[in-house]
Amino acid sequence: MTERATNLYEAVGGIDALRRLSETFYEGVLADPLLAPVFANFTRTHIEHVAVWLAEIFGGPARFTAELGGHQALLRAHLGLSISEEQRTRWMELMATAVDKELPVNELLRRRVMEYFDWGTRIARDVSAGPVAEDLGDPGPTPRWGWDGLV
Ligand code: HEM
Repeated sequence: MTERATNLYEAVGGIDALRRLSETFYEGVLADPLLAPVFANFTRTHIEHVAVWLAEIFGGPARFTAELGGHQALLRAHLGLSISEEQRTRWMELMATAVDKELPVNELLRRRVMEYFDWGTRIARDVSAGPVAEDLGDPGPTPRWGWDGLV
């Protein structure tokens, strides 16, 4: 079977691998002096919600859309955070470390996953400049990311 016979969700190892990725990533975030203050309201449900979001993005079950408010809720979670470019870069560095530790050793897979995070963190940063009450309109369905990038 070629790697393209599977989607990225299956290739990373499904929801259990994404939970491990999210867990390791947030360990890093909460220990980081630049990012920990941004996550002042962090709870453990955040780890699970990020894993469920990533599962959907990478072609797995659409549970974030069905159960957690979908694309609109994901964007709204970042309103008002005023994420700086320095914070976005640190987020990427910590995620790269978590990807190296938790995902299969597959160069193309890791590259595609990090490309998604680069794209997604830029959107999170843009949205974070808006006030908490901002009306985002309809952002459309949750995006999907595959072997060729945005689907
Ligand atoms: C691809 C990039 C990103 C993804 C997939 C993502 C995912 C998520 C998800 C799923 C939530 C909702 C969590 C929940 O319901 O508990 C969330 C909230 C949040 N995100 Fe992100 N995020 C990204 C980028 C960023 C960046 C770059 C920052 C800051 C440097 C950030 C900071 C936060 C904060 C502070 C919250 C709110 C946490 C809370 O409610 O306490 N995110 N994010």
